Amino acid sequence: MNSVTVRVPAKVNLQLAVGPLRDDGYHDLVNVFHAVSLFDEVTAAAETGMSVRVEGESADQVPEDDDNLAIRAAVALARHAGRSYGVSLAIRKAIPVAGGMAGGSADAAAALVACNELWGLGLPLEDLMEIAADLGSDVPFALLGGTAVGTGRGERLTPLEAAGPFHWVFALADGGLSTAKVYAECDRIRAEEGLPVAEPRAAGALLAALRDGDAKALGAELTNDLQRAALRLRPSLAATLEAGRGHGALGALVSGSGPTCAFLAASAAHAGELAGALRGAGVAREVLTAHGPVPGPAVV
Ligand SMILES: C[C@](O)(CO)[C@H](O)COP(=O)(O)OP(=O)(O)OC[C@H]1O[C@@H](n2ccc(N)nc2=O)[C@H](O)[C@@H]1O
Ligand SMILES: Nc1ncnc2c1ncn2[C@@H]1O[C@H](COP(=O)(O)OP(=O)(O)OP(=O)(O)O)[C@@H](O)[C@H]1O
Repeated sequence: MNSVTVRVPAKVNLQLAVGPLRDDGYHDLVNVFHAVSLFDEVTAAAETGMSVRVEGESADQVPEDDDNLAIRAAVALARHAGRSYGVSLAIRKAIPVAGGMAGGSADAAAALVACNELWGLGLPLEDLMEIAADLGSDVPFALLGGTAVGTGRGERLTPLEAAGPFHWVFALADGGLSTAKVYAECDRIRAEEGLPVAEPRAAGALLAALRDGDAKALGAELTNDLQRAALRLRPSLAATLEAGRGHGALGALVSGSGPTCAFLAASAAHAGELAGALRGAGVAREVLTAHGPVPGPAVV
């Protein structure tokens, strides 16, 4: 086999409950992940060394060296296999970069699946999951897809029953937000308030809405503990969220660490209308529609 192409979806967080800061610099979470139909594509081709090329959405903001998460994934997989494999990776990006939709994590997951195939390793998902958790908190979910709740750093996953499809609108912002800075801002806000930080818990009503495919109930239950921090770092997002609510979104929130804003619509037609209204309001760099849940990485 000379090359393998894998298509991998973005995520939105339906509930992101953030516990107190841990000694290792991470936070315990209850993180309800939901994979949506915005896809990056990663092609792995046989080569002696390791290299990566990136094209598409904001490709100029993605490193084309050993810092690229997809290359780090390939290196980690080769090390796990105990061999000095090479690969040339070509990434076609559609997921916004540093947008809170786990684009880098998706590329890392796709690289694990593609190289496992290209190198004929035949490693089971559970081995790839272990490598994924070392690469980043969002990478295990990017291997799984669908809808799942993550605990610990977000890397310990339990798949959830979700009826769907749910119809989404995403408002992309100019420039990204650093995940670490958003978590740090969340800690700063909490320190200023001086209130005790509760252990995160899954919202029963949200899980029920997912199981029932009830978009209206789901819209009312969407929460993100990082949202206030993202809004402090990017105040213009308040107007974006307000515009979506004003145009009838069932729910509106910042996706993960932002700055992408996510809006839940009642149907595919409603999502189209909402997207048109948000474009007209001029509150986003670009507006996209998508549905979820969708399966995880797939060889195409
Ligand atoms: C915001 C989310 O995207 C929601 O799914 C994730 O929690 C972030 O996942 P990620 O981008 O894979 O993050 P990582 O690469 O693991 O960590 C980046 C930084 O985010 C912060 N971080 C991340 C995950 C977590 N549970 N607690 C944290 O405090 C830490 O400062 C860490 O140094
Ligand atoms: N393959 C990659 N694709 C995108 N960004 C990458 C990649 N490799 C490294 N990066 C770097 O990682 C940073 C975070 O990018 P990413 O798109 O994963 O952010 P994000 O969607 O906010 O992440 P998350 O939702 O997991 O917090 C960017 O600054 C980018 O330069």
